[in-house]
Amino acid sequence: MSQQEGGRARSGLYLNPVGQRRLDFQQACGALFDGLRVAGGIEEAAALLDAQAPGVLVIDLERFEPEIDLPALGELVAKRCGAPVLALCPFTNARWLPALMAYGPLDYVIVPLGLDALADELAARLDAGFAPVHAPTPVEEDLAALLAVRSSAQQALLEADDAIRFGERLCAALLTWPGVVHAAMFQLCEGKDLRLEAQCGQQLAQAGARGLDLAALLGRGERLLQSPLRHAFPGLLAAAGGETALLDAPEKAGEAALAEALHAHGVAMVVGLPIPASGPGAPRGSLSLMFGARHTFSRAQLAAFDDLAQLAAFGLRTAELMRESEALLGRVTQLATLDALTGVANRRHGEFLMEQEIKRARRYRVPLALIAFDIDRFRNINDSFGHPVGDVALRTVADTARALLRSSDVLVRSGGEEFQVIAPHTSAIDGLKMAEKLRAAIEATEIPGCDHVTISLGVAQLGETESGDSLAVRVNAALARAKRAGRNCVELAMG
Ligand SMILES: Nc1nc2c(ncn2[C@@H]2O[C@H](COP(=O)(O)OP(=O)(O)OP(=O)(O)O)[C@@H](O)[C@H]2O)c(=O)[nH]1
Repeated sequence: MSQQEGGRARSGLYLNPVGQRRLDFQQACGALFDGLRVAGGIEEAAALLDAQAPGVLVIDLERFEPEIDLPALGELVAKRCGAPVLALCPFTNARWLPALMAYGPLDYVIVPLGLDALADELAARLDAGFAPVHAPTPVEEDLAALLAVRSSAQQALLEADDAIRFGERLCAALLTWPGVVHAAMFQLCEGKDLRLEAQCGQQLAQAGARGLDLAALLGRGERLLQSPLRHAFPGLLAAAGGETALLDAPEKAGEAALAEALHAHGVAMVVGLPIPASGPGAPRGSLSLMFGARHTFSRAQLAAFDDLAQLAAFGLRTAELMRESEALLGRVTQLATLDALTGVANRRHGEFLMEQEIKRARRYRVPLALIAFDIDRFRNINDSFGHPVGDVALRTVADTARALLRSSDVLVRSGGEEFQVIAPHTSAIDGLKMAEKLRAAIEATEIPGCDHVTISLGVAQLGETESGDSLAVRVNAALARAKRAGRNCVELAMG
């Protein structure tokens, strides 16, 4: 490596597009090198690398545009053929690291960092001869740990019918990542804002450390895209910007109170991982991982983070699909059970409910009444005012009746202009009173477009061993008698 043997000069090449940063670096770190060249662009750096193969290449990613030409930068890493490369990576955009690591080994320092601190980091590496901080492939334990996290995260998918339960299981799985002291999941919800969906923390062993509550730390659990910490806290940054955020020292986020609170909870490092959306566009949310100590991650570890974020996306999408299909099922059930014109139970559903109520009445030995009613001379309304007015009359009658009934009563449209009321816990006498109330209310109700309508009603109480069919026959016979008796009246069914 470039800790030079035989007195050979230890030279460096620094790349950054901003002139002032190049100057600053030269001033702060130039003395660490026996010859430091600087380059403002990727092509220039490539030419210098070809010409003189410096001991160390420093790629400072700060102030590169977000749409940075990663393949071209990667080529610079590839050209090094394993010789020291140090990336200075903004904490808000750690996605660049695994992308560059794909071209060859590199070490990294997370910025912003004061110039003195940066010089210290660099000096330590130069002194150590840029010994690799991690092997290019993870050691066995590393791999075993990653596989364990992954497999328990996959188990969380079994709970993916519900976003919150899934989040809780996933966070518990993430907590098994070596060194993680707190894990959380944020989700973008319908109001297009971010919500803390689940969190899980380890009770820290240090004296004075209390359990960490992220909602308290961020000052809220909802509408987190409006949080004053959205530019500083990695979980919020990742959800808002779609980039991995790697805060390897709480102070680097530039929010003193946040840094203090994190330290107070024994947190030395926070990673925010965007949970990708199914298609293009804003992420679905983010994962937040807090570590008790600072780590330098290998390419495999960074790739494992991405993997977990994909898994979270899959779980959240599954939860969303479940929600959608439940809503659809609810809608289908509604269509299958309700009458489209009046919104009351349709005939088939009414028959089903009647059977249920008969069973209940028998089991608990309570009375059950059935009222059947029919709009008088409804044909005339249709003929005189037209079918649409007839429809309005049907809806108005249904609404008026429904408003009078108890919540335990069921209104059924049993035919064209025929309705039934299934009245649990109701005797024949009470059924008669109820029927009379219905009759009077409908007679008094104004029907838009045709003034008023009246109804005729039959009332029957379920006999001890009587079937639903027999009850219906009796109540309809009573209704027919009410029609014969001159309409707009109530008749009680024979026993
Ligand atoms: N507007 C409208 N009319 C309907 C609907 N369903 C049934 N009808 C009408 O309801 C009327 C029922 O007429 P009939 O069975 O002779 O009874 P009626 O005219 O009410 O006479 P009585 O019941 O003997 O008082 C028919 O004209 C049907 O076309 C509907 O959904 N909308």
